[in-house]
Amino acid sequence: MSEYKFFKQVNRAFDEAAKHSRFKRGLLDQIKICNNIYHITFPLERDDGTIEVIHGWRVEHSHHKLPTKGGIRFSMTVNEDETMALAALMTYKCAVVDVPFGGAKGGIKIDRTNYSDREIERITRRYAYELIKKGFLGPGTDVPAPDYGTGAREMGWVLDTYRQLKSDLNAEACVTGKPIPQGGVRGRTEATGRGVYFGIRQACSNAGDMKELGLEPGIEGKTFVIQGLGNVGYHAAKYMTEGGATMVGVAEIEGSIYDPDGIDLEKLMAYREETGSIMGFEDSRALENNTAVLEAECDILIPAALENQINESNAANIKAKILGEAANGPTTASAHETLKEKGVLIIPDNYLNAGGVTVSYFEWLKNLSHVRFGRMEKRFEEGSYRKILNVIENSSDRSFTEEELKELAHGADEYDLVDSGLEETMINSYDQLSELRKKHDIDLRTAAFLNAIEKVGVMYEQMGIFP
Ligand SMILES: NC(=O)c1ccc[n+]([C@@H]2O[C@H](COP(=O)([O-])OP(=O)(O)OC[C@H]3O[C@@H](n4cnc5c(N)ncnc54)[C@H](O)[C@@H]3O)[C@@H](O)[C@H]2O)c1
Repeated sequence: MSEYKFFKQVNRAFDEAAKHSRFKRGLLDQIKICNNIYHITFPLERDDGTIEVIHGWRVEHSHHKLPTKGGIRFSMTVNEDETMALAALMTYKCAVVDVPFGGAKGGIKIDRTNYSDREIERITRRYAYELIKKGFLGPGTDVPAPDYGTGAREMGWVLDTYRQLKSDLNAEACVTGKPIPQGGVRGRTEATGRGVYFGIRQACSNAGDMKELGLEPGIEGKTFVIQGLGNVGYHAAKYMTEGGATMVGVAEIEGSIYDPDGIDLEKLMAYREETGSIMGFEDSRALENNTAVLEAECDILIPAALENQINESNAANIKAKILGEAANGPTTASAHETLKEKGVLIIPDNYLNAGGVTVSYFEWLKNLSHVRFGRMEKRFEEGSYRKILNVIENSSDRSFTEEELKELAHGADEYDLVDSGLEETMINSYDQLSELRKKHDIDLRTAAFLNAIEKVGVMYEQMGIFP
């Protein structure tokens, strides 16, 4: 799929939005360009004693705000172009949801399923070491997070490597998406998928837009298809289902399945865990390959795997009325045009999957302020925490000490704060995009880019040029 040149596609959408902006060409060029690109190679000694060269990248797209922020991806798709595009999307995404970071992204070109846990740890730690050496990692410079193929475990290794090399009081803030005991925040794991749900729910609440699409307002009763049941896809599907939508199709690496009567998400996850595949699940129909389900009958299509999945080969056949871009860059520029002509409502990636970075921001703030989040102390005084404790006690078959209960109540409280912050952010940002869309008669993607260009451009105008 590399023929799509991902960074070029991002810049095409940028240029389309820039037509509506007041900024001059030079300043727009400065916003667009990647400020710092680092291609790292290092040797890995494999468990069997052989040596292999590993390729990794870290790209800081925009230094208009520091630190820069963006995930680390482990995938065979990783290359310089992909990392540049994803870093640029991070800049625009942060601006859209008013999170004060510049954009960055990192990646290592590996198929993680080919490596043991010990090898993955060695790769992660050496990569973190190389970033630290070159000034590409630190609480005030560049702060990574999980992305495709990585999770809390890898972020914990990044933090520990940083700690071994730096004596920094704020070390915990050098990476987000960490395990909770290492300074992570409750709600980060599910944040991107939960944000996807909040964003789609907000779009579906607009009665006028839904009427134009021939749909009823609200999530309830809608059908959806999801591509990728990883961190983002699983959580998006979970909250969509809890919100009253029905999952009718699923694609994973091994293939795709469809069932118009609905597919039970938790049962499917358990089935895949047991058999290693989604194929053959209950009464579902097996489709010919893992992209076929993208063209299946549904109201909402949610790609949550990798880029360029919706392209000229399938865009014209897509039947969904709403495309919720949970993955980064799932739609090529020409597919975007095709879908637009078909009247599909496209909720763009640089807004819809911003829940992860929004909650990462809460985690970073928590680490820098060295406090515990929550209103627990007040609740203890008021005694209202008792309600939470009762729920916990009633739903468990073991008893808890008072201290354990306080810790659990604190967790519920922190989650509550994070979740309400995420919900408010996704709603407010959607409303900003909706307004721009109406004002300029543009689609939501162009509105998201325009929104970001305005915010980043003002920063550059005010900063001036050094020296
Ligand atoms: N993790 C985050 O917080 C986060 C935040 C913002 C955006 N994203 C984006 O969301 C997307 C998914 O990331 P993730 O963190 O969920 O990754 P993940 O590694 O947890 O899950 C990805 C899933 O997609 C599946 N997959 C891969 N190729 C596929 C294909 N061709 N068809 C169907 N399924 C396929 C994989 O098997 C895996 O289950 C990426 O584009 C990522 O950049 C992630």
